[in-house]
Amino acid sequence: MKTGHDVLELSAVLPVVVVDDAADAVPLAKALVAGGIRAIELTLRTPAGLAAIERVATEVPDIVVGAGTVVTPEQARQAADAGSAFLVTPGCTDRLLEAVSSTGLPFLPGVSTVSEAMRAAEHGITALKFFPAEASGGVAYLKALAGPLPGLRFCPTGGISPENAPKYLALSTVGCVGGSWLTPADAVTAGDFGRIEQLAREAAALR
Ligand SMILES: O=C(O)C(=O)C[C@H](O)[C@H](O)COP(=O)(O)O
Repeated sequence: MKTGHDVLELSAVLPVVVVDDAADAVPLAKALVAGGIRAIELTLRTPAGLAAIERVATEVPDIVVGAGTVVTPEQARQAADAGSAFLVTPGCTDRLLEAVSSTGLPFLPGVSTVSEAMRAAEHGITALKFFPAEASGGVAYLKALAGPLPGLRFCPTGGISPENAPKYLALSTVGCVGGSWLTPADAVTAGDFGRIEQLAREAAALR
């Protein structure tokens, strides 16, 4: 993988995952693989995030692991050192863009406005996360963006569900969608990886 466009092609659905215990990440990633999902975005929302990335990167070779919720330059460097194959940020500042770029990893910076998308494009970044997708205008907003900015492609995330995902995936400007619905917190806490495998199987069949 070289650029964010390669990240968009990994999987129709990119699971956005929060773990409180890094040990849960390995069986969780294996359940996703068993359900047909080959990419995972492990967020840095919890202190377990970095260790979870490290463990999945070494113990689950069948899945491509990236870091999500990268909001500081230091996190970008730590996520790269932990073995992330890509980085995802909820928004982008100049400092953060510079830090994620300097890791050499492919990345998807988050945008939610026309000007943010144009600013990213000025930096040559044309694969973006659209966040928070539903709250920012959803499918209609993305369709409207494609008029003036036809060269951009997106991973809409935030409020995506099995019900609305097909509408996003039908857009030519959408490479994949992101969402947390495949790995519900109660299933992770209960160690119900069978349920996660089933949710992954249904998500993998969405496109
Ligand atoms: O943590 C980040 O970096 C984010 O940008 C937020 C997540 O992508 C969304 O919270 C996922 O959205 P849901 O699928 O609606 O739960």
